[in-house]
Amino acid sequence: MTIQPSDSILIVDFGSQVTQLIARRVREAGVYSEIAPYTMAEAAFARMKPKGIILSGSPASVPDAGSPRAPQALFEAGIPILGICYGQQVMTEQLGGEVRPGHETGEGGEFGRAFLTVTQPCALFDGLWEVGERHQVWMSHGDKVTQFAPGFEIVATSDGAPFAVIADEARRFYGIQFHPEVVHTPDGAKLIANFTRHVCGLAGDWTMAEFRATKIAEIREQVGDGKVICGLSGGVDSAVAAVLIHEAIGEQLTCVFVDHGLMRQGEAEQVVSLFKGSYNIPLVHRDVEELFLSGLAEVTDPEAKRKFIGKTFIDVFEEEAKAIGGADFLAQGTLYPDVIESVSFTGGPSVTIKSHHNVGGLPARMNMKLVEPLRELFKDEVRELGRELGLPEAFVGRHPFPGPGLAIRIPGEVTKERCDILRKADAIYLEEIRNAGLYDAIWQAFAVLLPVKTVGVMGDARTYDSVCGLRAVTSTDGMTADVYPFDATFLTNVATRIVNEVRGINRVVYDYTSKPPGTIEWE
Ligand SMILES: Nc1ncnc2c1ncn2[C@@H]1O[C@H](COP(=O)(O)OP(=O)(O)OP(=O)(O)O)[C@@H](O)[C@H]1O
Ligand SMILES: O=c1[nH]c(=O)c2[nH+]cn([C@@H]3O[C@H](COP(=O)(O)O)[C@@H](O)[C@H]3O)c2[nH]1
Ligand SMILES: NC(=O)CC[C@H](N)C(=O)O
Ligand SMILES: [Mg+2]
Repeated sequence: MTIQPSDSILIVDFGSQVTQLIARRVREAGVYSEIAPYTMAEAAFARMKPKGIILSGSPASVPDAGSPRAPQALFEAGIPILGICYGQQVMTEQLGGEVRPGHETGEGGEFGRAFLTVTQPCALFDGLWEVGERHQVWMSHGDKVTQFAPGFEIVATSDGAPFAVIADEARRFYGIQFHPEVVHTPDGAKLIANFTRHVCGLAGDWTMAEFRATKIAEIREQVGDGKVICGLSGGVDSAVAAVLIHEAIGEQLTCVFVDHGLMRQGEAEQVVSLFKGSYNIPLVHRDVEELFLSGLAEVTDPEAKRKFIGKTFIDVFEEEAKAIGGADFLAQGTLYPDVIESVSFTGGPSVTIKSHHNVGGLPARMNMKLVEPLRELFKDEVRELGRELGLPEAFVGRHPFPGPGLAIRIPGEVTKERCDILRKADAIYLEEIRNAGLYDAIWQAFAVLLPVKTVGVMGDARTYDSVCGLRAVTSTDGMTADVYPFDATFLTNVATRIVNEVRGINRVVYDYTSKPPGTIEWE
């Protein structure tokens, strides 16, 4: 049995891309929550005895035959329920109301920013929204509720959704058509906090310290007296995972740093000395540059690179497991964004954007079982947990660096020579960022080496060399990102230094694409 606080919220997942954001908002309100796919919600309910339930959105459509339903027992448990988007629609249908598909009403849907007007007081709006006020929310639906279920009334309405918020205060059931969990609903986090605190009566005193205690208990239960190999990259996620697991199982843990020749300048030495200097956890440093670079020769497709790297990481971990007399578990610092971009959380219909090496890039055949204590968290929450665990700021504040390293920053063929060129340019860029005092204001910054040659003139001679792209973004969780707006003098200075100091690059460009529509990495 896993331990968990008795004061909890059960989130029933119908396959929305943003279900994890609901969990995150609940955590931000100081309340413990767990997500269960709708197929397993009844069992989770019996185990957790939650004080409230949230029903997520979904790509499915309630009027479609075979679309998911919540276990009917949840509506008879006498505890508050908040249905979001599909959650509102499915609750309405299951309690006797009506939902019609967009194509039937002929009105189309609402996608993006919308405004609603508050028409009645509601416990969700306490201390936040008054009757008659208009508020911005974020919508994403084609279907709509056309007749609410007995006991409900409308408490807020929008042009496209007359039933934007419906409430049955007697049963404490609430249905909202918009998405309070996304940042584009400015008051969304407060609405969710009103649900957990005012409606469900939870104190909001759950903390990262409790998350730490819960995960330690779970790791002990999962691992028993088995041995664990932990992939340690020097990044914040694996450093936090390693320290947490070490706290749980001590000497049963061995960390392995895979030096694949795709690291940044000086990084391998730094990671090893910083980790060994801070922790008394066994760390194996494997130099496998040749293995990775020879395998990557002539591989140019981004997904093929990622799959090869994912598989080769596992080969190395398995060799190390043998070297310590066998290990049953592989620990990784996998976070939620790695999971959602690679595969669907519930095995449902969300799409693969790119195969993160540690999730979608894993080989089908794996001898070790995964231990991934950070799998539900977002990066900024991992940093908070790192601080809770007392990790040095040098780990906690580091920019993320992808496991496949420079291989996905060199579109086209990856060679040692091209890695060396990129390492030099990247080091100059980061040095200038640090000197300008901008490192902490930027979420991630790096150089890419393009498979494009252009003509230049240097010292009156013609050059014909590669183009270097510079990228810098701000973000809170890596799911969305904005371009960092450097001033032109800064960029000009970096470009001049790179062209002057790095042989093989004669032109520098800056990437002005946000995410979406771009992604942070180029591959
Ligand atoms: N060079 C490496 N050696 C060993 N394990 C690695 C290496 N690179 C990545 N991993 C494993 O893959 C996981 C995912 O990599 P990812 O880059 O997302 O996380 P991270 O490196 O720990 O943190 P950050 O996101 O800050 O870079 C890591 O947590 C780690 O377990
Ligand atoms: O460990 C990792 N393995 C991967 O395969 C991988 N791909 C992208 N990233 C990192 O994830 C964040 C989001 O990146 P994208 O916008 O490029 O998907 C950014 O921080 C990326 O650096 C990875 N990290
Ligand atoms: N975001 C959602 O939950 C959408 C629900 C449903 N698919 C609709 O279009 O209305
Ligand atoms: Mg990393």
